[in-house]
Parts: sequence; C-alpha cells; structure tokens
Amino acid sequence: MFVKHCMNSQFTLLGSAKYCMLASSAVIRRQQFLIRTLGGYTDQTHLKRMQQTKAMSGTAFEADSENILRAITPNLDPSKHKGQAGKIAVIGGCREYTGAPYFAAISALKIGADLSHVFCTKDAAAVIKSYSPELIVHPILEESYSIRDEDKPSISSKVLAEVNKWMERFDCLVVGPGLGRDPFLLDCVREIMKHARRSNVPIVIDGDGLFLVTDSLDLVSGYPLAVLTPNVNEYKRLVEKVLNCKVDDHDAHEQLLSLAKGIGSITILRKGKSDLISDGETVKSVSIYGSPRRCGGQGDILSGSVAVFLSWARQRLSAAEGDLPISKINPTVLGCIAGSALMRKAASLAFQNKKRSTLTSDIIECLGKSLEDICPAI
Ligand SMILES: NC(=O)C1=CN([C@@H]2O[C@H](COP(=O)(O)OP(=O)(O)OC[C@H]3O[C@@H](n4cnc5c(N)ncnc54)[C@H](O)[C@@H]3O)[C@@H](O)[C@H]2O)[C@@H](O)CC1
Ligand SMILES: Nc1ncnc2c1ncn2[C@@H]1O[C@H](COP(=O)(O)OP(=O)(O)OP(=O)(O)O)[C@@H](O)[C@H]1O
Ligand SMILES: [Mg+2]
Repeated sequence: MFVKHCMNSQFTLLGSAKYCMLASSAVIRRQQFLIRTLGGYTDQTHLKRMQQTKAMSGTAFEADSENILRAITPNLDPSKHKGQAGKIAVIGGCREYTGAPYFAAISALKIGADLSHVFCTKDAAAVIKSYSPELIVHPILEESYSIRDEDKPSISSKVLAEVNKWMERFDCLVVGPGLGRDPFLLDCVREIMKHARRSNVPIVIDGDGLFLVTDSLDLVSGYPLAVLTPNVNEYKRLVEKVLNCKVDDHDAHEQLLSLAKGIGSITILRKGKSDLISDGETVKSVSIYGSPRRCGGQGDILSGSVAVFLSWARQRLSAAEGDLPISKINPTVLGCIAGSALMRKAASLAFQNKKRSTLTSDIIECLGKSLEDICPAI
C-alpha cells in the first residue's frame, strides 16, 4: 500500500507544473529514494518468499542432526570387543587416485569405527599403505592395462573370491572413491556389489561407483540398503538417466524424491550448498554452515562417515525395539544426516583454523573434536 501511495505521489508530482521547481528539493529526493528502496525490497522479498515456499513444498525439513548424532553414536563401553563399533570396507583406489580411498577409510576410523579395509589395485596399495598403518589394504583389483585378455576370466574369479571371503564381516561397503573407470575393473566391482547385496551388506556408492551404477541401475534398484552420494556432476548424470530431464533447482526436493523413488527403495544424499537426503518417502536437508573451501576429497570424507553412521544407526535401531524417537526413520537416512552434519561441522572448524589453505586432511583432523562437541566420549 505504502509503495503504491508513493508511486501515485510521484506520478502526481511528475505531472505537476511545479515538478521542475521541486525536482531538486530534498522532499522529492527522499520520495524517490523511498520508492526505489521499498519497491526493490518488495520485489526481492516476494521472489525470495516464492522460492522458499517452493523449496518447502513436499515433505522437506531441516533434519535435527545433532540429536540424531547423539542418538546413534554408541557409548564407549569397556565390555565391547574389537569390531563392535564397526568394520568398514572401501572399494576404490587405482593408478590415478590414491587419496580418495584413503580419505574415506581413515575418516571411518577417526569417527570411531574399529576396522577399516581398502580393496584397491596393486599399484595403489603400496601408496595407500604408506599413508597410514591403521588401514588394512588388499591389493587385489586389476586394471585392463596390466593384464592379458585371456587371463581376465581367471583374474576376475580370483578378485571375487578374495573380496567374498571378507564380505560377511563388513558392516558397510563404500564403493567408488578413486575407483577409476577401467571397464574390466568396473566389471569386477559389479560382481562384488551383487555379492554384497545378496549378503545384505549396506553399500554407500560414491565417485566412480556412481558412474558404474548410473550405467547399471539394476545393481541398486530395489535395494533398501543402498545409498548414493552424488556431487553436482554425478547428480546431473543420474537425473538425466533416470528422469530423462534436466536438474531443476527450483523443485529440488520434489525432483530428489522422484529420483529416489524412480530408482526404487534406495537413499540418495545430494551434496551441495545444503545437502538433501531422500529415500523416496521423505526429504530432509542438512544446512549446517560448512566451509567455503571446495578442495577435492570432502565427498570422500562424507562417504566414509555415512558408512559408519549408517552401521551405527542399524545397530542402535535393532537393539532398541522401537522405543526410540528415531525409530521411525530409515537407518540409511539417519546415516546420511549424521555423516553430512559431522562433515560440515568439521569443515567449518578446519576453516576457522586454516582459512584459504584448508585441505581435506585438515578437515579429517577436525572430525574427532566435532563429534566430541556433540557426543562427549566420557
Ligand atoms: N585425491 C584424490 O585421489 C581424489 C580423487 N577423487 C576421485 O576422482 C574421481 C572423479 O571424481 P570427480 O569428483 O572429479 O568426478 P566428476 O564426475 O566431477 O568428474 C570430473 C570430470 O572428469 C571427468 N572424468 C572423470 N574420470 C574420468 C575418466 N576416467 N575418463 C574420462 N573422464 C573422466 C568427468 O566426466 C568430469 O568431466 C572419483 O573416483 C573420485 O572419488 C575425488 O574424490 C577428489 C580427491
Ligand atoms: N556450496 C557448498 N557449501 C557448503 N558445503 C558444501 C557445498 N558444496 C558441497 N559442500 C559439502 O562438501 C561435502 C563434499 O561435497 P562435494 O560436492 O565437494 O563432493 P565431491 O565433489 O564428491 O567431493 P570429492 O572431491 O571428495 O569427490 C559435502 O558434505 C557437502 O555438504
Ligand atoms: Mg566425489
């Protein structure tokens, strides 16, 4: 109303013979300032409200991530034995990428898992072992360049047998950080995933694992223990493949819901300014302030973290017999919320210390303190 009134006043004044005389007066300048300011404010506020309304449509809400972290993080109980706080395996690491599987696997340990394995190529294994003696590294994967065609079937069987003998012991697999895209290697990983699924082992799929899955959706379709953690590029490829359209940021929640539904009973964590999580039934967001640094490797921390929290959430829910406030939430969604919140808190803390020089290893060093601030160890 007030804006309209000001505009009318301006038209009256503009039409007036006295306009030239008054144009330089403070009154006119003040009126023009008000029109500009209020008009601009009104337009922008309206637009913002429209966007907010659209973003909030559907069932999306900010997750209560701190309480979820508290609810699923286990106590450090002296009666527990090694392995009960989680055994994670990362399938990744090739000639080009040794950092990504290391980041994912070491993050799992730093959060509180007891054992962290890496299944990678022979070339990558020695390098990954040299980063940390804490990781159990299996140099078993092969890329096409290092083997003859006629040896492929026997090598493939050997790779599978080696991973399969460990499979039942793992609480969660992380498939893809630094895996590369060699076709023979991806064929072996395809078989590993099928076996994990038959064994009911949860699978977090990231990086090149998403490249594989986008091409073979049947690997995860209908598997409720599958979690996809796409970044901006990986999400775009998934949306184009499954929904046959472009990414729509104005309808982000609805589109994510359709994507998770479209693939069938899986959970997706879409990484970005806010992380969005959906299992096809609900959408949750985690918008805790993180870091403005976008150095490579932060997604790898996230995938290792989600694997641990997902395992803890399943353990907690199975022990609690339905009497927890989180009982109604899918454990894969709980794992994603907790992993995302912790990663962002650690990134924020690392950035406070290191500013522009913040690197992924600095963030990993902040995982412990960030979790401690929410769930003290003692
Ligand atoms: N220090 C490290 O070892 C890191 C390794 N990373 C790994 O790097 C791989 C790629 O991840 P991004 O986040 O860059 O993925 P993106 O999908 O964002 O890829 C970046 C670009 O590189 C292209 N590209 C990637 N691999 C290719 C290949 N083999 N052949 C042809 N084009 C290829 C993509 O099409 C895209 O244009 C993943 O395995 C990821 O886990 C990242 O996690 C960052 C840290
Ligand atoms: N614009 C942003 N603002 C704040 N946090 C962000 C932003 N974009 C991504 N993140 C956070 O950074 C983490 C990694 O997301 P990113 O999109 O960088 O993954 P990625 O590309 O797979 O990383 P990687 O280099 O490990 O492969 C996520 O936990 C996400 O919450
Ligand atoms: Mg990534």
